[in-house]
Amino acid sequence: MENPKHILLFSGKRKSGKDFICEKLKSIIGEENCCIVRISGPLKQLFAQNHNLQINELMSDGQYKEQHRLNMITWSDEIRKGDPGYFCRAACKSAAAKKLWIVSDIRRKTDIKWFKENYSNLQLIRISADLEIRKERGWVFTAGVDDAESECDLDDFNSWGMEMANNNHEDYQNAISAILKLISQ
Ligand SMILES: Nc1ncnc2c1ncn2[C@@H]1O[C@H](COP(=O)(O)OP(=O)(O)OP(=O)(O)O)[C@@H](O)[C@H]1O
Repeated sequence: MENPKHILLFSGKRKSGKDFICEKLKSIIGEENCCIVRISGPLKQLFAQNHNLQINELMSDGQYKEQHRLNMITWSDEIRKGDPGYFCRAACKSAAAKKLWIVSDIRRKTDIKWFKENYSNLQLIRISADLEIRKERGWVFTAGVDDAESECDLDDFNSWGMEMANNNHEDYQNAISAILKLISQ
């Protein structure tokens, strides 16, 4: 399969709005040109199979996902210990052949390392939102999740190509414009 021309790697804390921005980008750019790649896709599929759970509920943005998040983190960390690129590789392997991949859930330095080792055309984008805004969007501090490596490993990463706030509609519009400019170059 031919590699995509651009790969956008998105990272951000829970409820910063990563998914929201990725979905909007996809609808603007069009499904014929891009697709969203979720590292959590194969992870959730395998977790659901092994634990006899509903994959659709796990993929959606609701209570069911939150209930199982902690277990999923612990379980997937065990797999990553043996093979840090396991879930990135699985997600890219099943991704559609498009000009642009929008990877919506980069969470670890090992994810970035894996992409850098395997692709050259990467843009690293960090989305942020104020704590109060994240709370309004439903974020509640959860021990074992918000203080885990999956949520904090990239807090001290400082080589983002672009860092964008997403607190309100204006921020969101600015972020989308900046990203579109980035990939038009
Ligand atoms: N700019 C925005 N304007 C309005 N609503 C927003 C905006 N950004 C995000 N939201 C809303 O906030 C909620 C959380 O956003 P989203 O699911 O994209 O966060 P996330 O960073 O992907 O979180 P998680 O890591 O928990 O999956 C969603 O209901 C989304 O619609």
